[in-house]
Amino acid sequence: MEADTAGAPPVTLSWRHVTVRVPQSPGPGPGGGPLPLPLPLPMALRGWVGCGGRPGEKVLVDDVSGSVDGGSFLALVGASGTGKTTLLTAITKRLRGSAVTGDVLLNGRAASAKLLSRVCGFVPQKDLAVDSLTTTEHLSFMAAMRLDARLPAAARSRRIRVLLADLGLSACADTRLACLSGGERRRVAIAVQLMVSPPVLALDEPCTGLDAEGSRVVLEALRREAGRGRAVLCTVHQAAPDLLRLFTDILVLASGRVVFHGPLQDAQPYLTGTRASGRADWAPETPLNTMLQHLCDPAAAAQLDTAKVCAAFARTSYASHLQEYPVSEEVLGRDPIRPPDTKHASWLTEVRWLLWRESVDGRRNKNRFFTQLFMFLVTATIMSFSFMDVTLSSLAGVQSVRGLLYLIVSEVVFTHSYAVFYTFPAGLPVYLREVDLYSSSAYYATKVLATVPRALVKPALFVCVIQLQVDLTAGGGVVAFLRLLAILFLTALTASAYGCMLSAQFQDPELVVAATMPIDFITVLVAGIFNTIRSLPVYVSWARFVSVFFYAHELLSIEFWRNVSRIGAVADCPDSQCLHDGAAVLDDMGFAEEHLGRDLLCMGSLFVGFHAVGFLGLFRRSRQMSTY
Ligand SMILES: Nc1ncnc2c1ncn2[C@@H]1O[C@H](COP(=O)(O)OP(=O)(O)OP(=O)(O)O)[C@@H](O)[C@H]1O
Repeated sequence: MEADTAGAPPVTLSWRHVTVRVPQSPGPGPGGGPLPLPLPLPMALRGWVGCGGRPGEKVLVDDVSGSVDGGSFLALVGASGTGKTTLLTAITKRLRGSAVTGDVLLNGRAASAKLLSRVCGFVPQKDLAVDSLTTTEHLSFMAAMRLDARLPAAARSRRIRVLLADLGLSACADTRLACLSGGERRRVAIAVQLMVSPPVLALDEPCTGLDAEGSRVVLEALRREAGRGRAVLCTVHQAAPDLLRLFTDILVLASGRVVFHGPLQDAQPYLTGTRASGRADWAPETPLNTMLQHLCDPAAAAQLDTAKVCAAFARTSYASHLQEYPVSEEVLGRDPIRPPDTKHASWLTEVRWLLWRESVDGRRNKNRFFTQLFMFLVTATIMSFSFMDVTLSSLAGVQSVRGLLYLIVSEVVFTHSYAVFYTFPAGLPVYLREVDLYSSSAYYATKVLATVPRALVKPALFVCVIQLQVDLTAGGGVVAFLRLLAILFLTALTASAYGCMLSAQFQDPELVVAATMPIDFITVLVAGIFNTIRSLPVYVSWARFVSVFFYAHELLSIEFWRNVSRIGAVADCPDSQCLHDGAAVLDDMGFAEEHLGRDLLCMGSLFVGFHAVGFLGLFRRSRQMSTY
């Protein structure tokens, strides 16, 4: 790939006095442990009801300053849990939900989170993507979202091919992400970031889970990127000596503080000379790698007198340089770093690409859909056989048809609402990772549009199977059947909207199910099957106005019973209790034919209202949660 930072102003990313604090719950035990709960509440609910203990404060990164220039390759090294990831996400302004203080500067000027998101590529430790896509499909999606919308499709494809070749991924261009090796996946994630030629590239543990060869390929690729003028920085847990040599600079952290930050070749003499490693017995020629291994060992790191060692570093010329250099004339004299002048894809293009990805994923996982459909049709078959001998010549027959109509409604509502309960919790990690790539509304709209084919196909097949045994139109013919289908289509869409609304509020699908139980209970209760609507007490009956079950049940009942002009001779009932026609049945249930328009309007309003609340839930989440 050509040196694509050529011509761009030289870049220096610096951070000064960065401190990260998080609220902390004291552990269990005397003096502040969580309240013992009598009930086994899920963890997320414990947090909600405030049973997690009183919050204190924990300092994860403590007054850290540093910098990395274009052309440099900086390693952030330290024991596990020492704050490397926290520091990396804080200085790239991707950390949310924590109190971060201190400055982040680009060429000596304060850098906003928005600017950093445009000019600093970030590769998180955990790869998250739609795994059923191939490497090329994934990169094509990313190119459509990240590259200038004015770039012709051919130029986009060329850019993808160059990236694949440059990162040694050409051989797996058509391999699904799920089948790639760990190293290949890391390189795909790097390719996504390099696509827009960011002047700064930050990576969290790019070698995690890779063998020595895999790590070498990844780190060599990153070193090449630094050679092209980018400022590259990455956290490294442990690197073999030959890999460590690929870095130009190093920042050693212990307990969230700086043990050393400077050129790689100065690290060995500094650490042995000042005994900053905490070991007095090391000879001057002790290899850097041995010392780093010691410092990265959690047990040894715990023994380190961090306060002393870090205070000693703060007095060095390295530390003074880190304070002065970012605001020196040399750095301030450079041109400011500006976001690239790219035209973002339009909202419709975002939706089109998101739908494309959704459909590719759907096609590759079609077994899931067909299994669900098969189960649904089995239910329809059992239902149709159970009601096949029903005739409207007795009270029992009337009761059976009422039961059948209600069962159809509940099956459609439950199936379509439960089908999307996992939609948002399952998609949330990828969505949060991509939150800057497309708008929340485009993402939400895609998820809604994806429910449409299911809402059309499933109820249609369902009632077709039942219709083979029981006439659901009461002799109304084709038109009545199409009206019935339309009602069920609207019901399925509104039930999906209800499911989306709940699904978008919670991160944990268990909580979605827990929340739906009381809501389903009350909305089923007021649907007019267990009680006549008129007999419901006022403090419960209001719930029917937000009940999909109620509207769908009334609509379906109206459609069926209004075609019944006469119910067969009823010898077994006193005249006052007889139901002579469909209108009498509707009246008996508390339904009325003139409610048809109102019910359709209310169901449409519920569809809109549920989705509005669902979208707000998703939007809130995208603003509150860290996106790395
Ligand atoms: N939101 C949080 N609340 C409380 N503690 C946190 C939070 N985030 C991180 N920590 C703690 O802060 C410390 C630093 O975490 P961090 O992920 O930065 O470490 P790390 O050096 O990157 O570790 P590793 O090498 O294992 O990835 C850890 O002890 C972690 O448990």
